[in-house]
Amino acid sequence: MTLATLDVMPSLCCRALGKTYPGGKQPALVDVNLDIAPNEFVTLVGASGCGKSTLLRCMAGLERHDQGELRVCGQPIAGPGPDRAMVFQHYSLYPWLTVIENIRFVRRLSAHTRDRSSSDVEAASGRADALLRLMGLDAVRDAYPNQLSGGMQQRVAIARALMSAPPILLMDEPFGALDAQTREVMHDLIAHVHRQERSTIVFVTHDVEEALYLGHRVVLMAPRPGRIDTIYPVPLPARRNQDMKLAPEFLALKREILERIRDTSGMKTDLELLEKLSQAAA
Ligand SMILES: Nc1ncnc2c1ncn2[C@@H]1O[C@H](COP(=O)(O)OP(=O)(O)OP(=O)(O)O)[C@@H](O)[C@H]1O
Repeated sequence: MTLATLDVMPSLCCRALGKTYPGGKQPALVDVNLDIAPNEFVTLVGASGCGKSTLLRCMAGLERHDQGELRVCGQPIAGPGPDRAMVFQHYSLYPWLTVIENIRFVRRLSAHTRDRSSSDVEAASGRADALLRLMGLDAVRDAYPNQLSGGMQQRVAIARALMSAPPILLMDEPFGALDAQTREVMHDLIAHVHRQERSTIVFVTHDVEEALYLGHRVVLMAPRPGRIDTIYPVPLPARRNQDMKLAPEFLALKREILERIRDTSGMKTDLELLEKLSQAAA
């Protein structure tokens, strides 16, 4: 999907985006061009070091790009903002606060920095309760983070990120630390959240199956220098179910993307070298 095919303003727009870290031998990002439509779910995959997290952090306003343009809803990104929330692999919950207190924490902070009426506070409280329900956390409302499994803790972190109803959710390997079964549940949960909240989601992962199951498009990045290699539209209905992972078109695309990651990462050469060495040793 390019800007030309979007009849609405993109949520996020990267034009010839580039970034080199101080002292970096290679740019972390070069010539990144990407438009992300409102309510789109885009996944970023690629070999280690191809710039996935850097791109996400630039979108979050946590890193400054040094070339090109990066806009959120048409406005240049100058830093973090209430229109974007970020979820990391490690849940970073406040251990001394309960689940509901963790979810409300952002609102409590902003209540100290802005004038708030009692109806604001009531609305925030209703939003926190709605998010508890959405994330299936009702039963653990008053529990502390150390009483919860990793999957539950990540649900709390996502609910907290959603508290201020950000139009854009940026997720950096959010399920990377979870076991396979919990990840599957989280996949269906985040797809449900995406439908309910109508958020735009950019999601970084190492897992191609996860990228295909969740994404409307999979953006494959390549390293040295970090860049976009290929953008794959996912040929599945918007509403997914686990059985689709076995569909021939899903498996064929998964294979194609894995192969391309091997090609672009240098991994293939390493594997060929290992094969030659073991043949020589035999
Ligand atoms: N804070 C930093 N300072 C200097 N170089 C950095 C910094 N963060 C990342 N880099 C470099 O920028 C490049 C891209 O890193 P980045 O973490 O964005 O890649 P990635 O695709 O997210 O990697 P991974 O999949 O391993 O998390 C790498 O070469 C990395 O070493």
